[in-house]
Amino acid sequence: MMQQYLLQILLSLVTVALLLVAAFLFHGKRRRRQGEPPVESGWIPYLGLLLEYSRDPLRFLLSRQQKHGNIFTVKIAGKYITFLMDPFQFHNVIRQGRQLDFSEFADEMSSRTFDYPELIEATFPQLRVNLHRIYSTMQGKGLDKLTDSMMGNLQHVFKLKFSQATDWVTEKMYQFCCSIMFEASFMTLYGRDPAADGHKAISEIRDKFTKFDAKFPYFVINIPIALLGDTRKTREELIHILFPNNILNRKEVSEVVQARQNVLEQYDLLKDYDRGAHHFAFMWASIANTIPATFWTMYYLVRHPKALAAVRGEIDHLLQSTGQRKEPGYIIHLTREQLDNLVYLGSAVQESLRLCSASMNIRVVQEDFILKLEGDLAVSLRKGDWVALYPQTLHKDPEIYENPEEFKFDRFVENGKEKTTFYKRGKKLKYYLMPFGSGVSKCPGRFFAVNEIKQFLALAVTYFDLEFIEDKNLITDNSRSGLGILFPNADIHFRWKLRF
Ligand code: HEM
Repeated sequence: MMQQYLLQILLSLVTVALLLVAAFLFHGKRRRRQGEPPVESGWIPYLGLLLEYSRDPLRFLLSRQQKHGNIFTVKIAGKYITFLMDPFQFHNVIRQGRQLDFSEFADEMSSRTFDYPELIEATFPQLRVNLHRIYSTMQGKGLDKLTDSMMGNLQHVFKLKFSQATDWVTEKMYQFCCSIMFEASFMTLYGRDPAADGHKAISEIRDKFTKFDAKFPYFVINIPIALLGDTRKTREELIHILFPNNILNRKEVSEVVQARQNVLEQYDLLKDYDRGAHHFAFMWASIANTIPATFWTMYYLVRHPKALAAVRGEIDHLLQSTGQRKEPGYIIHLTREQLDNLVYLGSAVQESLRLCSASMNIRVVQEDFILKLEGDLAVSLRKGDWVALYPQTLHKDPEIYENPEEFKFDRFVENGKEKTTFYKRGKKLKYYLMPFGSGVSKCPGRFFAVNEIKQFLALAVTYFDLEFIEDKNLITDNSRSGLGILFPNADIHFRWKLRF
């Protein structure tokens, strides 16, 4: 009797559990409404198609495009994301301001990742706008100053490296790029601490930064920081380094960082910790993508001797024609215009960005509405969903770029100038290369970023003979897909020797 009673209770519990799972799954799947794109929710509650997507986002999206056409919605990590795959439709999303918002998504993710209070307008009136206004200091004359300062800092760091080298020196290439670019970029933006041994202090900051950055993708998919080991401690240490008082004590701080400091000072509700966290967010944006982008350009150039020779020839010619010498102790000066005119180097940078950038352009739908598209097409979008462009689908499209997996250093050169005309279906494309995002969310540091990478390479190929000492074909590690420049799946040994 007792056994029968227990069995009945057990059966009821199982039935309730099954009903709950069924309700959860049913609730987790949504029905397509009229006018909406085809939708796939996957079968795993909350995660949806996350696992399949993150294994290889490009392949995943292309397979969905084959199945559903150029517009479809998929559920990934709790979000319904509508992807637009036809580049001729991109501008409909990029120019659509009011109903497709960027700041909501970016502010939420950024404040959670870097630990500052959300930019709520009622609490911090005009803060977002004021911070954005400052970005103009990274263009025009401000860009000239940044570029000049970077050139000096790069040479300072390179010379520290080669002052004692008399023969071939073997290093790992990613580490090499990371240490030089981090130190020179950090000094350019945040100046120097007159009371510290700059090189040692910046190396310590770099190590903390690298540790934090390794966990960055977890923030994006909303993994609580408590589950990320000692990331909270590392983040706090980085934020403390950038406390307003610490920045105040530094010399030769850039205009853009000083202007941020001044804006943040105006908001009494921000604590020093919050201000440090805002500085940290900017510091991350200014360095995190530049390092892997520099690495990839160097990697491809050293892999392709013809490309290296063309780029070196172009730089040697410029140095010669401007009466500059290639010898230890000589300070090389390249103006912004001269950097712009290095077309082969510029093309090699663009080609590397094409191959290794996988930034996703995201907008959040503000209300149910119908997005009008080219050719009488239209699609209904739902409030709260995301709309995404995934430029890698452009960058790897064989119709736009012949043999898209191949590095062709002069792909972006035509008649001795930068090539800007690329076609699909016989029609000229407005968007063909998008490593820096689009429209309102376009990277404000893009001109400086390209200059920095060019400067690094101009100096590296001028100073050094470079060669790999292991035969390894690196590929991109996809764990950062959607977030910017992809890392290599491994580091690689190379060696360098002074050319003079
Ligand atoms: C190769 C290097 C770089 C790449 C590929 C890159 C890419 C991007 C992308 C794709 C975005 C938009 C993010 C989004 O849509 O969510 C962005 C934003 C941003 N980038 Fe860059 N970036 C680079 C270098 C830099 C540098 C050197 C700086 C500053 C010195 C910088 C400062 C910023 C800032 C402040 C934002 C946020 C803008 C906002 O407030 O909306 N970036 N970057």
